[in-house]
Amino acid sequence: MRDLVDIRKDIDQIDQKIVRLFEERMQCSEEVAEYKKGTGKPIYDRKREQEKIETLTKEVGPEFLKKGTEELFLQLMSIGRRYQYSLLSEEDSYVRKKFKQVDRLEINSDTKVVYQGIPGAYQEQAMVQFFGEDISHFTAEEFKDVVVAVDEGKADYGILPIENTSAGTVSGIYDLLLNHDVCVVGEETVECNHALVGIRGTDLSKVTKVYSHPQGLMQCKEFLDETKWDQVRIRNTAVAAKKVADDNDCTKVAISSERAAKLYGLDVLKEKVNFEGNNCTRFVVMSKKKQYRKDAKKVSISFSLPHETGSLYNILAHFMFNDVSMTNIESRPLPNRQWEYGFYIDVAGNLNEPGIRNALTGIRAEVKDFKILGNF
Ligand SMILES: O=C(O)C(=O)C[C@]1(C(=O)O)C=C[C@@H](O)C=C1
Repeated sequence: MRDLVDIRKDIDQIDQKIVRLFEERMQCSEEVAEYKKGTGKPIYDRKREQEKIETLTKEVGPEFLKKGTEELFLQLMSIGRRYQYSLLSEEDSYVRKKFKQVDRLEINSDTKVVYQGIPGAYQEQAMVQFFGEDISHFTAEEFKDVVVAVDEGKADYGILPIENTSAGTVSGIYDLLLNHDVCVVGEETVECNHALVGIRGTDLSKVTKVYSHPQGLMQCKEFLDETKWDQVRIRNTAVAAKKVADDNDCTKVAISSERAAKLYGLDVLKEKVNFEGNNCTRFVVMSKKKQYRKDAKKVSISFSLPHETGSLYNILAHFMFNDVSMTNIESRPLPNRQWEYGFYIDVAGNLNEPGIRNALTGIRAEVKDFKILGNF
């Protein structure tokens, strides 16, 4: 058996050769970038990459090494691509063309904000936290109406709930952001301490129905599972409180904020019925203007990919190589597109950073339906 020291000497020599060859290969990549810049040919050439993997793996015998060769060359080509993007991206900066950097968001006495629901809704709380008590605003019936009002210029900003610490992503919101010409410019977290509320004199043993938004019902599941009440889904927690007040019926209760209870003259029958102690909802603030604050810290993007081995890995590598850290990822199957998936990703950073721009340029060139949802 050879001594480990000897074997390692061989490995070191081989590695040095690999590094020199790698440098040579990257020089070729640089030339390819020049060529592609001149001809407008896209950097990513999927067919060429597939052919290369096929040719190279054919020359290798054992299955394990075949797989290894494939992995190694996929990586090499992906590094080559990212190098090319970094050489070309500033001149072709999609971000620079699409988004404007601002010192701060324009908020003044003419500014109009829209949120879904009625006074007492958590959305209203988010609005007050972000814009202050005196902001001029109006309400909309559905989440969709909020986005449409912003898209059509009827409001300067709109507020939408996006995720909750105990119930997860609020369904449908990402799709609304994707399908309208709006951009996320801010976010606000609201602590949602749900209370069980009802009219004065409500006896819990006589209650038959509880009203709330589906998220409210979900966030209080543990408490509600102990009861036999019908759980009625309603548009908004504040709408639920108002309904119970309007019906003036002591067999009905609602899950809402204490603030809504107070507003509609209801009693708090039980405080904090949510099962997670720290129940928070994150809201996004969107505007029609494609803008980002120069101190914004989170970039949100979306795109779609086919369900193929390595397709997501390939895309996430753009973040890794540009030292961009990912903070959130959501995926869902795309309607009417079998085996294709939509992804929503948040990363830490600002659109004015070269690493972020490089990563986004590369991703944009290699996915379908790319959209920067915002930087906030
Ligand atoms: O041949 C090209 O067009 C290249 O850009 C080089 C290269 C590679 O590294 O081999 C990189 C990116 C393409 O997707 C295909 C191949």
